[in-house]
Amino acid sequence: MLLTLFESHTHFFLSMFQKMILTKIISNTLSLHKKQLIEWLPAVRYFSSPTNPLVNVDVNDKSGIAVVTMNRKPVNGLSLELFEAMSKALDDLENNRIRGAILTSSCPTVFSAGLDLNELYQPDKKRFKAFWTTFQDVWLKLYGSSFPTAAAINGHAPAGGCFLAISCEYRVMCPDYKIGLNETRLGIIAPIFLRASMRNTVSNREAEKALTLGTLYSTEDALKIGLIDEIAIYKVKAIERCENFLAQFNNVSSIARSFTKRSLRQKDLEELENCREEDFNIFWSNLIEPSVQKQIGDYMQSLKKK
Ligand SMILES: CCCCC/C=C\C/C=C\C=C\CC(=O)SCCNC(=O)CCNC(=O)[C@H](O)C(C)(C)COP(=O)(O)OP(=O)(O)OC[C@H]1O[C@@H](n2cnc3c(N)ncnc32)[C@H](O)[C@@H]1OP(=O)(O)O
Repeated sequence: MLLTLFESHTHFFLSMFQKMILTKIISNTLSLHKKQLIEWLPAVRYFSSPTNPLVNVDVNDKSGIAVVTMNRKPVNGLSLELFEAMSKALDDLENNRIRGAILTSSCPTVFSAGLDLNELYQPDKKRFKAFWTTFQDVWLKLYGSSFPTAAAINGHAPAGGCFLAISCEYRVMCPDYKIGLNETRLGIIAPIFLRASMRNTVSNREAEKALTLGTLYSTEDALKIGLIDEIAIYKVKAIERCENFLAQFNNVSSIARSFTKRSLRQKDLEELENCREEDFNIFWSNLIEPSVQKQIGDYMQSLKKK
């Protein structure tokens, strides 16, 4: 951009030859100092985010790593308000050049129970549109973040809970919980961005099996298929392991790392960016089908009876 500006402003005053020489000098100087500039930029901008009761962000001043804790009791049901708080937190993290983020939960046995079923049952179109759009935003920001991400899965992570975890780059889970994308068991078709995150995590064959069967895996089975990367006995240990994973990037150029991540995920991100409205319309028209509504209503009742 600098070079374009320079070129456009010097257009009237310099000969073609002079412009070529000066352009070359600026370009060489920039690339020589790029590394120093980049290493200098992230140095000082860690922040203490204003507390949101639904999402707490705690940045370690020394490591620059943020622990992002979802806090919507009892099960971190993903409501419009929780998505809005996450979307805002992700913006803050991006703008403040943190070194990495760890997503976790304040609920003792649940990472997230997935989408709040109250958002899906007898929905109001205007609210559902805001809900769905914010859901898309959160995925675009989390999956496409410039900083590295990890999930400390300290409890059950069905459906949308699993989706948040697989949008991160690394997963450490505590034993004796369940994780998976059980949408088809609820009569729901997994949206494209959820399928993309799954394919990016496990093999294509495992993704197909997991999504079509709607399997919920135990922690141990999740490790076997690569849905998670490590098991840690407690939440504190899970966070520690995530920190170890993120610390490995201290020796890697942050610009090279984030460009590489972005280029690997670009196709998935563009796929959603290019069809956000269509994605909403497909889900909305399926969601309001009487048979889907009945299935969701019955499922909610079964959870309450339990
Ligand atoms: C054909 C296309 C259709 C279009 C579809 C459109 C959109 C959908 C697209 C994507 C879909 C994503 C899928 C989802 O995320 S849907 C949510 C799926 N979630 C689940 O199946 C998990 C359900 N919950 C559980 O299995 C258990 O609660 C859990 C194992 C997480 C925890 O068990 P625990 O015993 O600790 O707690 P409970 O007593 O079961 O629950 C406490 C309390 O919370 C309520 N609750 C649980 N889950 C949800 C939820 N997802 N949303 C809202 N409320 C939830 C539960 O009912 C209890 O309430 P109460 O009895 O205390 O009132």
